[in-house]
Amino acid sequence: MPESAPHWPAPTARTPVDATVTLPGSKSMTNRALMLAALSETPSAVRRPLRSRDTDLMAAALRSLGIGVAESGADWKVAPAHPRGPARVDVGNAGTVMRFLPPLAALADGDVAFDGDPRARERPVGPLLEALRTLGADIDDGGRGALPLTIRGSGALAGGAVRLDASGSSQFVSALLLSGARFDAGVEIRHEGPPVPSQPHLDMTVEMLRAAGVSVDASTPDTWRVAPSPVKAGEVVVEPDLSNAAPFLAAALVTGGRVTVVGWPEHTAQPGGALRRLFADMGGEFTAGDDGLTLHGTGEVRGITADLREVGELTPTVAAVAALAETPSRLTGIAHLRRHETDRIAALVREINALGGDAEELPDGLVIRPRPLHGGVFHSYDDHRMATSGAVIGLAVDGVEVENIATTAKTLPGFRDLWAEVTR
Ligand SMILES: O=C(O)C1=C[C@@H](OP(=O)(O)O)[C@@H](O)[C@H](O)C1
Ligand SMILES: C=C(OP(=O)(O)O)C(=O)O
Repeated sequence: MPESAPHWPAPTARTPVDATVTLPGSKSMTNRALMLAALSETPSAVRRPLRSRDTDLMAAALRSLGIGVAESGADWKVAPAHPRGPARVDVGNAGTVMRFLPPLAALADGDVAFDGDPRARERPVGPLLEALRTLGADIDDGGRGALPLTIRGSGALAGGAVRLDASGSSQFVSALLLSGARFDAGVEIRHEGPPVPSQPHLDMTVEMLRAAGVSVDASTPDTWRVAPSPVKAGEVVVEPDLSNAAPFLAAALVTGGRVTVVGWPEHTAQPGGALRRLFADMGGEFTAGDDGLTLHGTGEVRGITADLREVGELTPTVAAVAALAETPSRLTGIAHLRRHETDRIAALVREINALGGDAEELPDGLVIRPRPLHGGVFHSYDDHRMATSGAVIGLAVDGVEVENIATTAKTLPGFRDLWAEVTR
């Protein structure tokens, strides 16, 4: 079927799935590793990177700034250079490119223009831009506080202390931290406002910076300090993408089958680590072995009451399982998802209800009550995680067709083939 096929008939599982799946690398780790390699003193390598729309956009953006990113087998070799403009950066709809790159662009010699998909112009970046201005950057955003914008780099950034409200996206903080060691005075970030979401992603930033020899103080709540220093990115081996593991583990849960995810890390900063708790609460049983992490479905699929603020990225998959559960679910703490690839709260409610379900929006989440579903089109809103959620529902409901399944290429271009293997 061509990539542009509008509707993808989601396979229905006639029998419980029984599969072992090897997933590509983590988007979040790959794009952090590329950033750190670009800022590093010496050349380095990113091993087993994810190759997808979001990570290819990051690599292309770095190249446009004069940094060498070359393929070497399945790896990327990065030859750092002082970033230079003029350059144009296409962020697509990648939050990581749209937020992580501007601080690096502020260090560039010359202008760096940013734009992306229409949705990227609606996603929040204003607090990050304001913070960069406080730290010395010259930014022309036409007063919009959003894309398109141009950063007029002057070769260096003063840095220092800055306050910002990062309740809209943890990526504002990660962005300043990733480049902060290269600011003249380093950076001290103080968050003021409702809680910052996605704590595991902040932990990932701190861990990867420390592994690159950067001193980060994260000991005070809502405050982070990075001392000015060289970045020494070594070789980073990227973990499998555990957020993309979610729909595959969900396949075992909702069909009462078994799925093993190969190479599940013992320790991980990825939010997907929380799947072991969430999917166990929803009826799955986990075993960890040398071959990876296995979810055994028990035949029972329970609803869940959960604050998903820290792991918002998992919401679409958890909601898909909840739509198939025997008891109600209440998912909260995720108001910021309204500014993700799409308004995920509204989109999930609309699509679950369109299949006959009973879902309701909350200001910061959704409630899903059990009701039998029927077939129909599951719209994906150019959102990779909406598309994979439609696939999960389709396993248990005849006649589900996912619109624009190709949008999974944002983080998992091989989704259809992997799903076919797992569900065959
Ligand atoms: O730093 C990262 O790699 C990410 C942080 C999170 O962003 P938000 O805090 O904006 O939700 C997450 O949802 C996104 O998919 C990836
Ligand atoms: C929110 C997500 O992506 P982004 O990095 O574009 O924010 C996501 O992958 O669920």
